[in-house]
Amino acid sequence: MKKGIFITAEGPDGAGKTTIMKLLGERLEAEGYPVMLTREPGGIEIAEQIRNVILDKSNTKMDARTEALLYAAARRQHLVEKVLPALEKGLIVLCDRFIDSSLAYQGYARGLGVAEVFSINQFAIEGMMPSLTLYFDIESEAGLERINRHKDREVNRLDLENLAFHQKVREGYFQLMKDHSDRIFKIDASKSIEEVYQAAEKKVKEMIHQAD
Ligand SMILES: Nc1ncnc2c1ncn2[C@@H]1O[C@H](COP(=O)(O)OP(=O)(O)OP(=O)(O)O)[C@@H](O)[C@H]1O
Ligand SMILES: Cc1cn([C@H]2C[C@H](O)[C@@H](COP(=O)(O)O)O2)c(=O)[nH]c1=O
Repeated sequence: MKKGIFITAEGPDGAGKTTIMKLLGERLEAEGYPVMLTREPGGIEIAEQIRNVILDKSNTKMDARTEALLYAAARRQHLVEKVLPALEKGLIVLCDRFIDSSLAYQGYARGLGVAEVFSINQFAIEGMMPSLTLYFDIESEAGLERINRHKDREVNRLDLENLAFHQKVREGYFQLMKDHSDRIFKIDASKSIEEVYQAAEKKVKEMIHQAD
């Protein structure tokens, strides 16, 4: 049986990943593509419970390694319970964040080390990397401004980190793009939603037809 395609979205907070992945899910499905949209941390009950612990604003004592391990644990459960079965069924899995978030946020910005964080994640994912990663790039100030403009969105523990932390996250993604230029595709997320969407759709369709 033909296997599915694993595509992830990455980027700093407020880049617009969720908006664009949702649109991709809706529009590709309307065109008849077999898609499944999901997110990290979360996407299934156990991982959503872990998400609540990680992102709870009152958990100010959380150690950086504990944080990294919790993201990896949520990732493992989500992968085996939802992503792998969908890929087995031949679906195009669109996942809002995956391992690169841990590498950029915990490995680079928190200073745990990209190689160290990759290593604990390797235990969780057993080599299951995405075929394509869309990296939505935006200046940290602009991303945070978008989030703050929409007060109905949850403000989580990571959102409350200072600007310097968010700038380091972006630097981390730049490093990852250099090291994985074959997999990570950069999109200018400062443009309008429709322009960003068109760039993402073009790349995703190229990947789908390459896999045909
Ligand atoms: N291209 C865009 N131009 C202007 N506003 C945008 C654009 N894309 C998304 N937004 C708005 O910015 C806010 C953040 O978008 P979204 O939740 O999709 O970002 P995100 O990258 O998923 O953020 P996070 O990682 O913090 O959850 C939303 O209110 C959304 O409507
Ligand atoms: C998967 C993952 C996520 N994070 C951070 C990134 C965001 O600040 C939050 C998740 O919130 P979102 O609204 O769903 O984007 O968690 C992280 O630090 N490490 C990770 O592995």
